Amino acid sequence: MKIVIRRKEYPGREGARERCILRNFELSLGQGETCAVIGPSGIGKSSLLQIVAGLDMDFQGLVSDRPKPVGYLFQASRLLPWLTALQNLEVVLPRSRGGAREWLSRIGLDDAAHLYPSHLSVGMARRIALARALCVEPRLLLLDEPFAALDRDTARQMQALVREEVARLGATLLIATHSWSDVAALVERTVTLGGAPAGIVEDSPVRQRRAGE
Ligand SMILES: Nc1ncnc2c1ncn2[C@@H]1O[C@H](COP(=O)(O)OP(=O)(O)OP(=O)(O)O)[C@@H](O)[C@H]1O
Repeated sequence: MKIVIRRKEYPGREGARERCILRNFELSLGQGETCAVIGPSGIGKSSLLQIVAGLDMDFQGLVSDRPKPVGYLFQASRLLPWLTALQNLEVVLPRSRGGAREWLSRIGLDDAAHLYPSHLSVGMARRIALARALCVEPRLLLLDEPFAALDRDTARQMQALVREEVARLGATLLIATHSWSDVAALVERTVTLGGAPAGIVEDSPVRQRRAGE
């Protein structure tokens, strides 16, 4: 997959000039490659993932050879509030394929099957949203701050689940995070965003980065 973003702008508020968020961002990812995009809050990581997913097409540039299907864990969990935890998985996983209950088990939430999102903790909703992204058997997995709301043990379990599924599916993985330690065990490459508008200021294999820390 090739991602080229010459410019990504958002309209300014109340007639103010447009604001350019990302400029001259270029990244090629091979199938099965795992990469983290790291940068501080507000730099443009979520904007980047929305473009990569194909949800935002209002930018100058192109995304080519996007693997399909795409699994996308948004920064906000975005569960459908009128469906239970189980139904939130079934809605992307046809009943004929089964598996929604197994996915609840894998994320340790068997007992939450019939709870609505308003009765779930932030971390529980996060795990269901992660299962929703994984259960479509993605060839491209996009995760936006996936472990931010989880305690350390749960985060480790979810990291193991992501690692296992990405390896099994041969999926390309792109994770947006401000926290390197959250993703260190999952990716072989890191891209650091910097500047305003943001671009890539460092692109390094994980081994080098670890050595340099
Ligand atoms: N729909 C929008 N309209 C206008 N500005 C936006 C919109 N979405 C994001 N922005 C602005 O674009 C910039 C980048 O936002 P984005 O959410 O992509 O950053 P981020 O790196 O993911 O931040 P965080 O880690 O806090 O989520 C911010 O200044 C934000 O205010």
